[in-house]
Amino acid sequence: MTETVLELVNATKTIKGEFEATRNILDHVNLKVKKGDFVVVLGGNGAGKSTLFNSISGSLMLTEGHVKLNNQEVSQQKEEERAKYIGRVFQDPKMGTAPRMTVSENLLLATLRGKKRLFKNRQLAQHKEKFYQLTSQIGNGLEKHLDVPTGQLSGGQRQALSLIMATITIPDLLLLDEHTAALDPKTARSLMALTDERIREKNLTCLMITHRLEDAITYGNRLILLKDGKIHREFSQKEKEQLTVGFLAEMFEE
Ligand SMILES: Nc1ncnc2c1ncn2[C@@H]1O[C@H](COP(=O)(O)OP(=O)(O)OP(=O)(O)O)[C@@H](O)[C@H]1O
Repeated sequence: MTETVLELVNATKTIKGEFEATRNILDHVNLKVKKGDFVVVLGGNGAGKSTLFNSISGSLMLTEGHVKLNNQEVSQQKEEERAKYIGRVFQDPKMGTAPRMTVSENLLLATLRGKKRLFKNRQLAQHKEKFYQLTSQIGNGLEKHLDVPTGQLSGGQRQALSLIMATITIPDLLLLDEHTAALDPKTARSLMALTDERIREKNLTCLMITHRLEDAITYGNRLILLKDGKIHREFSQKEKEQLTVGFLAEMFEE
């Protein structure tokens, strides 16, 4: 039986709204994600997508319910603890990398993630060849910039680097938080292709938020639509194969 990587049980986040009224921005969500699943998460603005990811990563604590990673209860664990199991790529190219550090230094930091080893310049030299090969596969010239601070890279190069960093040591769970949204259409397409390749090659378990309906149809083996903090609709791989952009767009209006 395929093992469960992530399980949400009645995951609920309640906030105090206007006039002390409470509101569930995540509302009794139940979700099981198995090893190798690639789940696309769709939803309109304010549907609860970021709240869902923040609850999984631990940057937001649930009011009620449970988060389990690899069958372990992690609801009370801080974000730093959960980061040992989770890789995340954000929408903003500035978020994933340290801007004053070079591409190689960032890659070394990512390689050492969760390990007790210290960053040493000697290690940089040891890893250079590996980093060159890794970045050469991306096809956006990143390999020529290994010694350049990441703040000087294009948004597309930074996002590709963030993706590589989030998956350089295999995370149990990869969270892609609209990671192509800030890029031009061509760069977004090539990053999405790289993402899919990396997920397949390493058999990663992944949740991906996107607003691009074509991507929601093309990629992943499951699709969930969030609305008002709840899972409004869910589609299996078979059901997904029948979906059209027009149908998905109409679902947003429901
Ligand atoms: N810390 C908070 N305090 C109060 N309200 C919040 C908080 N975080 C989110 N919300 C509200 O909860 C709802 C869900 O927000 P969330 O950011 O999860 O939506 P989203 O689906 O990610 O939207 P978008 O596509 O716009 O990023 C929104 O109405 C938002 O205003």
